[in-house]
Amino acid sequence: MKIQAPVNKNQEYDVKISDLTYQGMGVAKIDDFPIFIENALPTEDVTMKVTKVKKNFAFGRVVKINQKSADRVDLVDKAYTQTGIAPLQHLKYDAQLAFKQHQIQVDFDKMKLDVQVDPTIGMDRPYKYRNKAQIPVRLINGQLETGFYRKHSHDLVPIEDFYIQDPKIDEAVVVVRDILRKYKLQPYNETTNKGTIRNIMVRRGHYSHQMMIVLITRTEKLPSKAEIISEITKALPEVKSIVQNVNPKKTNGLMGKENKLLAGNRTIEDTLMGLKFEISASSFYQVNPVQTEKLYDLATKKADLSADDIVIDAYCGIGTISLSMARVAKKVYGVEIVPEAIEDAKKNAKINNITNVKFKVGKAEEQLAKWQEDGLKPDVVVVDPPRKGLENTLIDSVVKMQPKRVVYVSCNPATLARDVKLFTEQGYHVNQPVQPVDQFPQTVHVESITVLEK
Ligand SMILES: C[S@@+](CC[C@H](N)C(=O)[O-])C[C@H]1O[C@@H](n2cnc3c(N)ncnc32)[C@H](O)[C@@H]1O
Repeated sequence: MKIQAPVNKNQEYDVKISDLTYQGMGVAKIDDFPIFIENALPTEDVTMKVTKVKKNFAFGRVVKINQKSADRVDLVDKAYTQTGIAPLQHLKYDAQLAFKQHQIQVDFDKMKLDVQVDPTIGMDRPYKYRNKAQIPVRLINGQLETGFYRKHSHDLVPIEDFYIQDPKIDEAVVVVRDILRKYKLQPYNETTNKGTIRNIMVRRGHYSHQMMIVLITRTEKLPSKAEIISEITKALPEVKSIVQNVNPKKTNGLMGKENKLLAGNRTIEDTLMGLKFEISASSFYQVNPVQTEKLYDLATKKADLSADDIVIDAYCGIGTISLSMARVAKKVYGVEIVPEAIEDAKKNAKINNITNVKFKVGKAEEQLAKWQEDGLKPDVVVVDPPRKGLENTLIDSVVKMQPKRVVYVSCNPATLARDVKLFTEQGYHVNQPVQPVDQFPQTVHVESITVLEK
């Protein structure tokens, strides 16, 4: 029997918002039927228009706010609300921090884990923080444009001020855009998989001010290559590295496998926690340098290391956590799947004169099993996985090695709670509150540190 939803597409309804979802959408109910509404905040009365009706819920967007939340920030530039750049920017920053703390608590509660979550550590200036931009390039009204996708679509909204990025990066994107326009580069077309230039990636060292420009192209051939390189170098003196990344595939994935150095160095340098780091185009590097120092300082404190301790840093990237812990511990073993990142990590150990680290390329789940079979007995294991969290086999290997402590740095509370549950079923406990750190202000993402002990 077909369930009849109590709302119809394209019709307007007056509703009161009760809650915020994980993705930052306001929740309202009509006859117990949930509707998720963009840019709506708890306690607000709004007139909303239904945009999609599903079997058990619907989506809507705000047409008019009849009674505003005390936590609402009035937006000056409405372009942001059309895009997914900063989905929480209409919420006051204190309320964003509380929202993130609550999200993590909800995920632990769902797993029936008795875990306390502390208030989120925020930023003094929670804007213009990103040290990296990945900007799509598309053709709009016959002109090459850079900007951000409209929500739930791949239509580009042209934007010059990205609100949460380092302003020098915003400026560089406009400079590169104008050079690409001048040499009549063909923007990528997702429907036909034609055109040359897909994305512009820019990274800028927060302390070093060294900049890397990556031109992500569909084809190996980059028309007017020499002229483009020369103009970028002249216009942007901070640029120390220009790379071409070739991604010929019809895919949403950003970067292809092949990087070609066009000018300058393969890497740029930055400083974090008093250490120098070389970062290459394909390596992971946290996007919020100010908050990263707080996050890793805390992770090191919570690891509670002594000079005899052996540490494993699974998912080590370019060795940021490994090298900062190597200053305290006896030896650190790092593993990471991206070969360029391990190349950077080895170089980073050298330039910082750190010799008590060993880095391996590979899947963490496989390398930890090998280390366990080889009899490695770490005192502390640090895990900082991507959003999908840990493989069960990795958890099994860690448990077999019986470290006294596991420090879990997570960017996804749902997979964190799932994995913590598995550790607690095998004799580990969370004895101290989980600490969220806001790495991504104005967005719904949240980073946190959880300590598991025997
Ligand atoms: C959240 S990042 C953390 C990196 C590093 N700890 C840092 O903060 O710079 C996760 C890292 O895990 C790597 N990765 C993803 N899957 C992996 C796997 N199965 N085994 C090892 N590393 C993996 C990614 O390439 C990325 O560098």
